[in-house]
Amino acid sequence: MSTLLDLKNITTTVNAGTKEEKKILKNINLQLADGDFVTLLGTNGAGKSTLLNIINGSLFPSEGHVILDKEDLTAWSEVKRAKYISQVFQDPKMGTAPRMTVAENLLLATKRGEHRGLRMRGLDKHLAEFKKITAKLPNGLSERLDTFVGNLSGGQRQTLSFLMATIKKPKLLLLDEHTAALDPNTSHQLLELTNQVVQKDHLTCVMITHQLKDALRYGNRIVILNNGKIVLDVCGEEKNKLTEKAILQYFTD
Ligand SMILES: Nc1ncnc2c1ncn2[C@@H]1O[C@H](COP(=O)(O)OP(=O)(O)OP(=O)(O)O)[C@@H](O)[C@H]1O
Repeated sequence: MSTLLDLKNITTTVNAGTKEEKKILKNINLQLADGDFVTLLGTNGAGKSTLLNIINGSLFPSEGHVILDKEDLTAWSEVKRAKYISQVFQDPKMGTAPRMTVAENLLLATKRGEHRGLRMRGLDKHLAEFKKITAKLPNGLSERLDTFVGNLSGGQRQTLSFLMATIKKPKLLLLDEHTAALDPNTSHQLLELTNQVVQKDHLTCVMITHQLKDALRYGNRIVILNNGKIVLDVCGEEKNKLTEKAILQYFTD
């Protein structure tokens, strides 16, 4: 497998030069192979979201490089990276436009990276496809294509965010506790859909979770961060042998 993402010597310092100066990520080196599905774990404040922010470009590293598909993205803006990198956040309100309908949101997602003026054209010819993909979960989203997104339930809205993030196959999919705000049943359904889509489209994915069971169940690789450093990185058989008890040993302060 070839390397898709290469994080080289990533260090992130916030409030540099002040009393509040803090190193959040400390010389992180991480390579993701094409098709890797990583579950990213760690205590509160370990630096997991910061690491995703460094990858998606909403935060620039103080030192180091972000290489995607052999291209150095370190100086690229978040908007420029969005052509290749999709993210779903914990808050169902993020990533969707509340005053547009479900179908319009999906149309926007299919036209990611295209000229703004052309993005709302051709809704009718996509409707059958939108009906089909929204029917993947039994939560009524497929019956609400004409509904304004602001009127959806949190579960429906988060399903939409996920479908939007993956409708145009991204090079890299980042999931920041994307099911944490959902009830257990809805969370399970969306995680199963996530797994299906990642496998079927051979996506490379990093999923932050606090649920050890989910980290063990999904993905081929587990990475644990502690205090800004990678303290465990295992894949394949080694990952399969891990237990919740073994993982908890890496959750020290
Ligand atoms: N812009 C910032 N300025 C100051 N401190 C920050 C900033 N961004 C993050 N931090 C701090 O860096 C640490 C890591 O934050 P981060 O959100 O990456 O952790 P996390 O592992 O995602 O935690 P959680 O599991 O609670 O979501 C925290 O102590 C946080 O308060």
